Amino acid sequence: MSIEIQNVNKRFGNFQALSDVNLSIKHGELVALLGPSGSGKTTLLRIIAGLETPDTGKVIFQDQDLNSSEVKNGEVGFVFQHYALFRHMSIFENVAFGLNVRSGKNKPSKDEIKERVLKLLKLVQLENFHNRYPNELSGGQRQRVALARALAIEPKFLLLDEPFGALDAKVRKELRTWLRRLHDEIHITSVFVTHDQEEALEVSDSIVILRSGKIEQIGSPDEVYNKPKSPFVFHFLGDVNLFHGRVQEGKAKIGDVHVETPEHSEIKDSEAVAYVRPYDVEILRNAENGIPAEIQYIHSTGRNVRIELKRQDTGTLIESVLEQEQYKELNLLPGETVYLRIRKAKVYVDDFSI
Ligand SMILES: Nc1ncnc2c1ncn2[C@@H]1O[C@H](COP(=O)(O)OP(=O)(O)OP(=O)(O)O)[C@@H](O)[C@H]1O
Repeated sequence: MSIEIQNVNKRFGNFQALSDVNLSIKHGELVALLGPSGSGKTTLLRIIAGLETPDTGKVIFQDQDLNSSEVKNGEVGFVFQHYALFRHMSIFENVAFGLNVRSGKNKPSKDEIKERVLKLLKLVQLENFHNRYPNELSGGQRQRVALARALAIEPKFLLLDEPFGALDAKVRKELRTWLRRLHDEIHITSVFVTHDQEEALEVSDSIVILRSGKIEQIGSPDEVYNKPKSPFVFHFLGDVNLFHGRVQEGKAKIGDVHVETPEHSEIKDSEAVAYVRPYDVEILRNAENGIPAEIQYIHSTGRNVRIELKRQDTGTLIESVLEQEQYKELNLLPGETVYLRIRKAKVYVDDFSI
């Protein structure tokens, strides 16, 4: 099922929670709604679900308006942050719930229900747990049951609100990979809310970045990460250093450091800010065309080493990430003066506020 969101606006009292949201979700796509707290992600998800009505605009499913009563008929599978399984029901009964409560000819036979539930439990790799109760499972396993339960009603689309939010980092990571694989297998149109950039980048086909109720950018993980449309997106998708300077005819000049910015070749001379990821800040021992900086702290984070530096010209703090090998070669120590170069930057000329 494809979902078309057209000119959706939503206010709560005086507060504009969503402004003119337009979004097309293709059939079978896995879409992440990503944004800081309060940016409107859950409101948008609830509008898609029919749990909230937009003030203006509409949501069209496969060319037909879907109202909330149709949602109740089981078009949508939900998974929330807290798995909310029924504690007094076994895992089997939990997954079967949505089918057991059906009535008349909509209710599958006992054997059909059994077959479908066991198939789903196999899909979420919990086939041997059907007799257990929720309190006998780990958080990650419970969340997988919640997903199986949502899928049991064969929804046309799946909505997930921070599905892994309540879990610890390691389990979150495992479930992410697992959700991606599951989606590749069943290809159900899915929308999930997250404020975790890594989760969105790793799992989804397409990311919608929301900021104060407006869509800031829509694109594949690769597009939003490598071609962020605004400083906000750049900042939101990872650690970043800001270097203030000027752009002159396709070159950003930051002190003695020059970075090519062909996209700004028509600009004669303007103030600009270069956004640079920590692993694109190069550290050199020699001074030639580098920005002098003093090493403040060195933290090893396993595979990488994070170096905090202070620019000597402006006093700004800069973060660089090196691979262990590079770090060993450079033989760096806190208190030393080194020189910074920018390997790659995204340069913004006009609106560089975040
Ligand atoms: N029922 C409501 N009544 C009043 N204000 C609301 C209501 N629901 C949401 N809001 C407000 O709308 C804004 C957007 O809320 P929403 O839950 O969509 O944000 P979010 O991006 O999902 O945030 P979070 O990541 O914190 O869950 C928030 O400022 C919130 O306080």
